Amino acid sequence: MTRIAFIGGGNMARSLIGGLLKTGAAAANLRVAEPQAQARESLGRDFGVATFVDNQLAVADAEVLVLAVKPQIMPAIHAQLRDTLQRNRPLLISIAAGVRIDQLERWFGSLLPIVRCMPNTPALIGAGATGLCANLRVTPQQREQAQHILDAVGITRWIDDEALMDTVTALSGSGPAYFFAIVEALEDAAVAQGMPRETARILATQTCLGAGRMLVESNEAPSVLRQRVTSPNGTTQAALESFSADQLPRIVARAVAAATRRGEELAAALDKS
Ligand SMILES: NC(=O)C1=CN([C@@H]2O[C@H](COP(=O)(O)OP(=O)(O)OC[C@H]3O[C@@H](n4cnc5c(N)ncnc54)[C@H](O)[C@@H]3O)[C@@H](O)[C@H]2O)C=CC1
Ligand SMILES: O=C(O)[C@@H]1CCC=N1
Repeated sequence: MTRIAFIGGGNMARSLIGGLLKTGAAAANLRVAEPQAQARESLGRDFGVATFVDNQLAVADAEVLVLAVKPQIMPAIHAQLRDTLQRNRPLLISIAAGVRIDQLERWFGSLLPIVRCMPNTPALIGAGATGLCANLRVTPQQREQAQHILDAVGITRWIDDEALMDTVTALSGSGPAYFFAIVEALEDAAVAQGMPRETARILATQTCLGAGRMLVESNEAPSVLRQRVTSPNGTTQAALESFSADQLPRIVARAVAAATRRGEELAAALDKS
């Protein structure tokens, strides 16, 4: 059984730990370093994993190290961990948005096998989507280890060109928030027409679930599913023409470009720090 240490025990680490335990990992093989006492207590209580204040203690004998802290925290932790990692050379998995493999190599050691990945919050319910990208030091067995960890919380796809990892972040990493924003907007639109909020929310939410399940389960293209809802001259056509007049694809493309740029900016800011 692989010994895995997490640096940072927040939302994403909790999702990954929950998924790993559900798919058969032993709690005894998982360690978490987390500075907040309340978060440590709930990790111990909910998952039975060992928790640490000291990052170095948590990683001491880890075969895999998952960096699950905010990008801005990276410079603070590499000084603490560099020596241990240079000595033990575990597989380093980073889920931090924007942070590039060359930065991780510079901070933690150029000889380390590193996988940069980008999961998303539906990982919490086993419905995550993760893109992964490896450096050349990652062995086939380590690739499998990384994929196994992320497969525990949803689907995975390897990304060969690291430049596309910021696109992954802008698409599926941030993506759940886009769908939540659309459900909020649908709910508000129905409320504006006089519908009680609770009814509007449940109808919008179930519609999101139904559409999502059809996308996943029908194996049909989104355009085909869309056309099937759209009766000629019917209500859907009226709404879609309104979307089109407001240039929905352009609005979405601009939002995805903004998220991609922010990923690049997060990394560039770390180059300066
Ligand atoms: N929230 C999301 O939807 C996604 C987040 N990510 C990435 O995952 C990473 C973590 O994000 P979240 O889990 O959402 O954040 P979070 O804030 O819930 O968790 C980060 C944890 O790191 C801990 N921490 C702070 N300083 C530390 C230190 N010096 N050593 C060890 N732990 C420390 C914090 O106390 C906190 O519990 C980020 O880099 C983010 O870009 C990736 C995919 C999706
Ligand atoms: O908003 C963020 O920066 C993180 C990365 C992807 C989702 N949440």
